[in-house]
Amino acid sequence: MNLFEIQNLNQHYGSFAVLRNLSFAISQGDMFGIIGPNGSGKSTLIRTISGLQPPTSGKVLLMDRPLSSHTSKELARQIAVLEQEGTPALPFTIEQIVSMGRYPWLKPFADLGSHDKAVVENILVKLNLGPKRSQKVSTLSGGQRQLVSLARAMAQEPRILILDEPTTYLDIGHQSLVMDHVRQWHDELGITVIMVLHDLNIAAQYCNRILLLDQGEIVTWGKKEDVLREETLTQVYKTDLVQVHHPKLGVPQFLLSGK
Ligand SMILES: Nc1ncnc2c1ncn2[C@@H]1O[C@H](COP(=O)(O)OP(=O)(O)OP(=O)(O)O)[C@@H](O)[C@H]1O
Repeated sequence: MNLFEIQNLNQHYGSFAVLRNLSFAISQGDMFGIIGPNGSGKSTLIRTISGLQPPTSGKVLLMDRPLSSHTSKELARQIAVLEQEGTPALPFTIEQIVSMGRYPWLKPFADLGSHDKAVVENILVKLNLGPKRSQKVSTLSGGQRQLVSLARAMAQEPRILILDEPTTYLDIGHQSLVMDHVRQWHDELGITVIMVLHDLNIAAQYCNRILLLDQGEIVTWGKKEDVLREETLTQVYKTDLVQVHHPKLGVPQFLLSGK
């Protein structure tokens, strides 16, 4: 079943066409990657499909209904978005920030109930944030704040998790931690994950479908094996790449040719 259907989507900033005539679909349960060079429109695309930015023209359908016909509360219960900037350096504790993920499920001005507290606790423990729960977010590093943002997004218990560059500030250990948790949540809870990724090798390891954007247009989209090809990527990223086979996972991986 198509969860999202995007039809002839255009997005303009003034007279500048950032996204041009995009049509594609995201199925329920996809781990859907969006890749492309800097400035190709990836963040604009996910802002549009998460309802943060209405399209200039074209349609974004969520479960066969225009995105704009869903109430903001409905969207907040369905979709959690982790934007590129992550959590700003706020004077709240980690636990307070993660608890904010429960707001779409609470009555106005109500406190967290026992289920809400259990959800928050479970996530703090899973992401190894438990011992630091009382630390102010303003005292954390960029990478630690990114983990807190992910924890808050998961506390929302969304059906759809949208991530803009979730591994940007993370070392390889934390990259694996975050991506493995996202995959585990996907596998266990059946959530659909849509993520912008710069790292083609992470995209190959974690996504089933990928969309490749260049200058606001779709170059190709579909099964990862069909999209992640040496010739296509070398052309789009304007650098020579060498495609190899991951010896354990059997997925394509890409090395810089090192001229
Ligand atoms: N608010 C805005 N006003 C005007 N132009 C914008 C705005 N936001 C983005 N753009 C432009 O739209 C284009 C696409 O930006 P976007 O951030 O969507 O690309 P991206 O693929 O996510 O880039 P990156 O990989 O560098 O994060 C860029 O040329 C950018 O300068």
